Amino acid sequence: MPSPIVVEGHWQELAEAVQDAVVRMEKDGIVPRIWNGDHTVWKQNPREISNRLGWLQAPWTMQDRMAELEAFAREVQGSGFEKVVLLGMGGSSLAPEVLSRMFSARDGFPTLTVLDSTHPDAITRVRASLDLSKTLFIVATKSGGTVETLSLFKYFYNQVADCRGARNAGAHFCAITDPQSGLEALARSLGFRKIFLNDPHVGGRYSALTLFGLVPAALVGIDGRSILERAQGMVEACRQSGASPGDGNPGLWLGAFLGAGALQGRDKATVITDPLFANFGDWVEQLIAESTGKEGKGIVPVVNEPLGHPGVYGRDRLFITVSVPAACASGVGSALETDLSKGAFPFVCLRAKDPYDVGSLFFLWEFATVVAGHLLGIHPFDQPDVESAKVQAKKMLAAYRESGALPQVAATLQWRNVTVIGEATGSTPREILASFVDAAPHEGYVGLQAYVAPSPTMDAALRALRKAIRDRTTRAVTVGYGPRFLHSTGQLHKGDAGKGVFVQITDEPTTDVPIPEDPGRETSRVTFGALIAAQALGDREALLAAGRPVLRLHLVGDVPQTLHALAQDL
Ligand SMILES: O=P(O)(O)OC[C@H]1O[C@](O)(CO)[C@@H](O)[C@@H]1O
Repeated sequence: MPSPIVVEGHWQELAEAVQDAVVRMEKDGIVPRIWNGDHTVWKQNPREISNRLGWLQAPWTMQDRMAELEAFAREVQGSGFEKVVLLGMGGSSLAPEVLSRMFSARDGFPTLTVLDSTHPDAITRVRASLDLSKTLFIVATKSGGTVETLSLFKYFYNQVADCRGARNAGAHFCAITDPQSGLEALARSLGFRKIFLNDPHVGGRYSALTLFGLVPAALVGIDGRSILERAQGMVEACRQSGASPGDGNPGLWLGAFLGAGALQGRDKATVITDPLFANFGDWVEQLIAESTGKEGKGIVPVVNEPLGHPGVYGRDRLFITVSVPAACASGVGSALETDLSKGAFPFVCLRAKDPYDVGSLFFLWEFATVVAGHLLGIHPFDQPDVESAKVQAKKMLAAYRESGALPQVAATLQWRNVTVIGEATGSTPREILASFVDAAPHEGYVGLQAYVAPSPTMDAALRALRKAIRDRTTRAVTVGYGPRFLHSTGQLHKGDAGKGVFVQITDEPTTDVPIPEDPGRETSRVTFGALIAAQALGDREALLAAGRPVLRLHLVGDVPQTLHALAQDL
């Protein structure tokens, strides 16, 4: 059976290892065992495995829910909502973001904004853009307890209650969560317009093709049925045991490529996407990083990276391009594509037909990730190291509640508008940054963790700094906005082999926003500014405790300008 997505492999020197991995997995019956829900594919203990395999059936089971989703979308349209704002983190927000960016806004349907930042400037910007009387909020959290999501909910609930009256506020909210979560109870008590209860046997990062992806998609008029149909084609392809290049089980191939590559030291899986799939990389990043980055192992996803000439890439890279047909040869092209095909790097090209193939791609990557997880011998469904940062952030907040201030960390250098914190060599921020990233281990990586408000200007500045560091060091450089990355690459940063070094970028929000203690109550003991600062401090503690080097650059004033200046000087 030909794959619904063309998977072209140029394995180069990995060819034998990939082939061996496929043959070994065939012999061990890995594919049928995955489909039979056999937890021993990964671990002897079924904990968080046997009850995390619902995504394998989702493309079929979700079909039965589509009529309900479409009816809800009509109801929302009919009620005059012009905007939908999704509040959620990680697996609860990344797939809706991919879908809403891929498909252009449909006439007569609301538009979607995803808010997964707790930076006060990001919140006030979104708030200022809304006519609350015409806005519906989706509160999306599997666990029902994620602090960022619940804090955003409490803030916007009070905003709506102020504008529409407490009795009408609930009608502006719907929830997507697991049955019996804290959010379900809260949503019932506040009279939410709708509560969608997802299959609890699906983990957050595997939930794109469940209610978490499909409800927001339906609300903005995306044809979820077509997306599911494409995914079903991939489900069938991933049931096959046989695999030969360009044919057979594409999930097995891609997983073998990622897993065998990592075992051979090519653990920087660089994903290059066509503009059509612009945000797909962010979704893949969470899937790979949170699934594989643990137990001292891991695959480092490198996404949204500016292309460079082959000399800037280390021997630890492999590449995967995701594109529509014409682009595979040219669109993501440039010198890199030519050099990849000349044999410099192992690479796989995934060719989709059109945007609806995103359904196939979601499933393909999910399957490939658990196959790679099997090869690495890790548990692809848990995230044990996310907790350490949460515990530290809670400690910081407890201190804040008690004393009204967060614990201070001593500055190493104060230089114009930059405060440097951390062990440092050099007398300017530029020198310190340069020596810090130069000291990244051979075939290690640099993680830029930006606790600032996302914007296109900030994206461009971070991109410039990222490129400058990569070109200087030939190390892979990843970028994530905080606290969003804590729910994506945060697990890998603390759980992998420890070859990452981390640069925290923090700033001073222009305003601060209080987080209500409870929805409907004005009292507040913590602000969003304190929360994001506590999370940065907490993750710093967790990284240091795990033996990871951390440098903090605290910037005052024009952050993008300072980042550009640092990049230029590097
Ligand atoms: O959907 P929830 O429970 O709010 O979780 C959001 C994200 O946080 C994590 O649980 C931990 O980072 C992710 O796995 C998940 O996608």
